[in-house]
Formats: sequence, C-alpha cells, structure tokens
Amino acid sequence: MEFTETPIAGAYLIDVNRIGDDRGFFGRLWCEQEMADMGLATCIRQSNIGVSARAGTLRGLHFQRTPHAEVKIIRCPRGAVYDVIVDLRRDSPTFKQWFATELTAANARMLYIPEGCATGYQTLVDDTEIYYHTTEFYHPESATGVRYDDPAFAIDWPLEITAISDNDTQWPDFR
Ligand SMILES: Cc1cn([C@H]2C[C@H](O)[C@@H](COP(=O)(O)OP(=O)(O)O[C@H]3O[C@@H](C)C(=O)[C@@H](O)[C@H]3O)O2)c(=O)[nH]c1=O
Repeated sequence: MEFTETPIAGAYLIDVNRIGDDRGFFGRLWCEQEMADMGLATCIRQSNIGVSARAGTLRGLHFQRTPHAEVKIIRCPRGAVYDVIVDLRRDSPTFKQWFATELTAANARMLYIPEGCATGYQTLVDDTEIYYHTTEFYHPESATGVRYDDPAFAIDWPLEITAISDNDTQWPDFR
C-alpha cells in the first residue's frame, strides 16, 4: 500500500502497490500492520456499499458527530466518482478547506478520511459502486451533514447534478 498525504491534515490517498505479471497484478487493499505503521486507524466496524444508477448523482457531504466520530476509507470498485472531503475540525490547520480526488475502478485508489471531516461524492459514470469501511457503527442520532453548495466551502463539482436526496439539499449553512 502506498500512502500519500493530501492537502487536508491527516487525510491520505492510499494506492495499491501493484505486483504485476503476465496474468495481471496483485496488491493489498487492507493491511492492519501497514495502517498501524502509518499511525492510521485499524478498527473496522462496518463495511458499506453504495450503488448509484446515473452519472451526476451526488451523495453527501456526511459525517458523524462525537461521540460517534469515525474514520472512513472509501474506494470505488465499479465506475468512477469525484470524492470530496471537507475539514470541519476547528483546531485543524486546514479547517474549512476541501480536497477532491477521482476514485475509479481502474485506479483502485482509496481515500482515508479522518474523524471530523465530512465527505461526499459525485458519480462520473452510470452504474457506479462505492465500498467503504468505517471505524464506528452507524448512529443516526449523530449522523449529520453539510451542503454540497455551501458558500463556506465553495466546492467545484464536475457534472450537473442528476440525482440528490432531499436531505442533502437541506443541510443548513455551516457556521
Ligand atoms: C450510512 C447508513 C445509512 N443507513 C440508512 C439510512 C437511510 O435510510 C439509508 C440511506 O442512507 P443515506 O441516504 O444517508 O445514504 P448515502 O447518501 O449513500 O450516505 C452515505 O453517503 C456517503 C457520502 C457517506 O459518507 C456515507 O457514510 C453515507 O453517509 O440507509 C443505514 O441503515 N446504515 C448506515 O450505516
């Protein structure tokens, strides 16, 4: 696994170290030891799938508040997404900054999102699947979000939005 810190403090891109041969390649998607060596979370409590039918679908931006804050580790085994993280940690040097990367089936890239950051994604092609781990159980009472078009962040999304939940259009302005 190859770890690259993003411009958001404590958030990492995790790429597969591809060991290739004439059949294709082999690589690790998860290794508790390598995560621990990097000082990253190792406790996986849930693994979730999200499937979106249409390109342009936007989900997010979501996070869980303390005491149920969680790390998420996201990848895209089918299709492609533009995945955004926003730093909501008031004591962070990158507070209110955002960062985006493309996660695709072809690049097999993962995004490690620390506690206190919200994440959301827009699908870039039809029939896209994301698969992600969380370090905390789902607690609906702690689950919340910030709006994709909140002027506090001014996130650039790549496509016209073709589908979004009512919840995700209604998160209040961030203060
Ligand atoms: C996250 C989650 C949702 N649910 C339920 C709540 C709701 O009825 C239904 C669909 O939930 P949502 O509309 O929140 O699904 P979705 O918009 O796909 O939510 C996801 O968005 C991305 C950006 C994330 O970061 C994820 O953590 C998750 O919040 O599933 C669970 O039962 N368990 C869970 O762990």
